[in-house]
Amino acid sequence: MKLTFTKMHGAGNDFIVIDATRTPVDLRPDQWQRLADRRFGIGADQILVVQPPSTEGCDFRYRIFNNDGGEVEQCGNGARAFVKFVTEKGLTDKTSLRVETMKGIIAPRLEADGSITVDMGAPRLDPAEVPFDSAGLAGWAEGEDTTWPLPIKVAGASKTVFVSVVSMGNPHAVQVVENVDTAPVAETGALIERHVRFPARVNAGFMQVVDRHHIRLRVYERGAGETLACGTGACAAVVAGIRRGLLDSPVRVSAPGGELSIAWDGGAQPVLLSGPAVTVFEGEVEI
Ligand SMILES: N[C@H](CCC[C@H](N)C(=O)O)C(=O)O
Repeated sequence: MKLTFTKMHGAGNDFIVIDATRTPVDLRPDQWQRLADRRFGIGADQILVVQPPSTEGCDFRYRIFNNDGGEVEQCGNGARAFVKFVTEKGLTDKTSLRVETMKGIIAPRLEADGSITVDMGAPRLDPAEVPFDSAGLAGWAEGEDTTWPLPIKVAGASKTVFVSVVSMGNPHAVQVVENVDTAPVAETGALIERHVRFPARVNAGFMQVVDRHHIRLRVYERGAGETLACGTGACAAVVAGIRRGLLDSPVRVSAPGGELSIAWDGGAQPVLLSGPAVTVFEGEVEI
């Protein structure tokens, strides 16, 4: 089967984007994984599949697959690439869209200056929604605030790691570190990703607070390893930082691949994510 695709990135988080609005594209997990493989395939952190909506009042649906072939709920950088893609392909003439993902509806907007802002919805802090198993955590009752640092023992790590647990539709465990450049992202990130308290695994964030309106962030992503930027990870880190009294909205997030901006007014207010989206090349591939 011949597949046309567009290669894109958002602050270095890279994507294969496929237009499935006219012809359905439904591959097996091993086929998605092959497409995303950096040697045997095109190479990408995630694959985004653009489909017609299945919910009244929505303009599109889009599916998200990590490069391990697994389908996931949300992708912040992907949402910006999605908007640029449907605009450039003439699939819409709207600048404000409502888009279904596996877990909720997001509202991306193409700004007059060409930048893209995405209403990522409100953060979810209830352990059951993450999902996060909080059983037996000393002094922390079920359903209490998961954004306060919770102790999780990662096998092999010499110390207990304290993470804030936030869902943006997809799960995040964020910790504060002195310096992201020296943080053990590869080693500890891999351990947290598969920690037993996260039955659906988790994205592991490492946040350095520069000042109350600026953080540096590295994310070891579930199903993809460390990426150059993680949009939902930036949202989760800012939510955790604001709730812990470390940050004030808006917050500039400096990721290894570029800059993102996050705004959140707290509570059930939506988290707004702004940042770049770039088209790199078009291609076609046999799968
Ligand atoms: N690895 C994530 C999905 C991609 C999120 C990230 N690329 C973003 O920009 O939000 C997960 O398994 O939940």
